[in-house]
Amino acid sequence: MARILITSAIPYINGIKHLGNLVGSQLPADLYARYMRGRGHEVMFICATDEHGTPAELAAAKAGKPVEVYCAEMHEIQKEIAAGFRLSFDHFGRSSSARNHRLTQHFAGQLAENGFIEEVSERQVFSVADNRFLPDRYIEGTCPNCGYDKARGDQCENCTKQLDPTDLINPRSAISGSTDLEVRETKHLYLRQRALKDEIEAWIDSKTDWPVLTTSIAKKWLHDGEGLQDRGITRDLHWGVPVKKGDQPWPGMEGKVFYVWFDAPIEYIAGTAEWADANGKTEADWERWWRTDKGAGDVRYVQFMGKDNVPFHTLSFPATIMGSREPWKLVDYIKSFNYLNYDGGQFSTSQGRGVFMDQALSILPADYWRWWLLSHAPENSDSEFTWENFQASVNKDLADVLGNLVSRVTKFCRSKFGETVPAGGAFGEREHQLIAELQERLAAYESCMEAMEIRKAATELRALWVAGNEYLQSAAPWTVVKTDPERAQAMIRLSLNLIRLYAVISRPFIPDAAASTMASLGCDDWSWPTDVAAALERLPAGHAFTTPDVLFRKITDEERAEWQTRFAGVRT
Ligand SMILES: Nc1ncnc2c1ncn2[C@@H]1O[C@H](COP(=O)(O)OP(=O)(O)OP(=O)(O)O)[C@@H](O)[C@H]1O
Ligand SMILES: [Zn+2]
Repeated sequence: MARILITSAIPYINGIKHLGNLVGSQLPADLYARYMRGRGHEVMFICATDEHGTPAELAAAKAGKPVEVYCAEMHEIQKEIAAGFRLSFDHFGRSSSARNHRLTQHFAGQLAENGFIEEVSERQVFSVADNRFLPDRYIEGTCPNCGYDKARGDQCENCTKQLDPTDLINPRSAISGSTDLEVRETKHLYLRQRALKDEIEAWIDSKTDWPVLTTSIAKKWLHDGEGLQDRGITRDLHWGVPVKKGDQPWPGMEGKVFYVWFDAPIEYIAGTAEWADANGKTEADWERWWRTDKGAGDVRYVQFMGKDNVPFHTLSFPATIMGSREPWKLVDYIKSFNYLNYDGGQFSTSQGRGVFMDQALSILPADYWRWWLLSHAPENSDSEFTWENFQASVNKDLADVLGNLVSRVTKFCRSKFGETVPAGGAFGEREHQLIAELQERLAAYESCMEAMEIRKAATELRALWVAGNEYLQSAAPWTVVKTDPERAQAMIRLSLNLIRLYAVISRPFIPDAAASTMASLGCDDWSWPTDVAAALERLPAGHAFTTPDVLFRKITDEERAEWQTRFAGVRT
């Protein structure tokens, strides 16, 4: 039994996530976690909400709530929606937790002690009325280039010109509108990534099995332009982890917080500690996942994320871990994703474009979405969600292939032999051929799952379903029963067992359908069908079942057209 630590990029707190976010991080991580548990491995699967930073403060202000209250509420909302999609986190933590505060301060202290922190003085715009320094994008004014009067301090979104806050004409605070702005001196901490560059590069070069998408992004940041740069890890904000050196004050850094990208990945560790706290476990129980001096030596750590998160996970977070000079676990494999687009454009949280997780669940159960998203995951290139493709894939794969098989077999059995596994006959040539084919296809499915080749795994799973359908079609027990009922009984006995086998192997993709199928079969044995022949005798003659309801229904053309219209606009 192996030990596998899995983390998904942690979703930002400022709203409900869209289907692109889901398929680019949490959902494939869940698929992998479920598969590994199904194979009997010990899994720790951690996710959390990413709560700090100015966008959270502004979202809270817009909602008219204190930021702590807003984050706590939004965390609960995200947690509930994640449960709706059956994301099987061992813990869904919060980057604002006390655990993460302490760990983030601890890492900063270690980095300082080891000479990897530099204190830098900068000049930055201060709003007297707001009593705070303003990040570039929270300074507004008139664009010197086009005259647009809502240009931001980093860029004019009207003419796209890159700006400095001091370029703006009549600058004002985007928070209060005040024009009482001053340029003040402020001090910040920088993580000396350049000093760790060789170490990071050697480590990345040792990862020869990583997806090209992951290593190409890492290498680009290591080599392009002036190469890897030091990175500011503090901000002049109120909402965040206060800057401290371990548990000691940091002279000159009073009132400042760590930058959200410094504390967010540390939450993977803190989230595991939160898991321990929430479940009455000890320090040793979570440290055995993270400290190679405390039992994590045999852990395999896999991260899942969209491509924009790759630089932080291949460079900055490893720099934090390496620079601590403590034996924390580094990631072993980073599975990264391209983008899922929506119906001819991009998904966008800020513009409210696309289908959001809560909306998706309001029209169809989780399994329908899970199947489509995973079987179309943007692995080697961007992919696109269209309602036509969604309808076609659900109707064909789930309703016509899998659902239909389950329904035909159970209904036929009920009408001819009653709701128990029939006893007659023996398997013949046709059944042995099927078993051999399934054994081979199962091996292909397993190797795709192990390699996290998600689309290919979905293709293999579908092929396993199709093999069963083709068997049933050619064996035709409904004809055979008229002349040789014993033979028909053997076919149906095998088919009922095949349904159980499908429930087990399909569970990582469609957990609800798998569970309801298993319940109908009156069985609770989820053991992996390593030996297909043996697995197909698991439900013995005489075993009672109940005929299940429709497993997957078809999406009608009218529904598709209605959803297409309903979700074409902008979410407000
Ligand atoms: N369209 C997309 N397709 C696939 N993955 C995506 C997409 N957009 C974001 N992601 C990934 O989703 C995860 C969670 O993202 P996060 O909550 O930080 O939102 P984000 O990256 O700001 O995206 P957005 O602004 O669209 O919400 C990240 O790993 C990110 O890379
Ligand atoms: Zn402009």
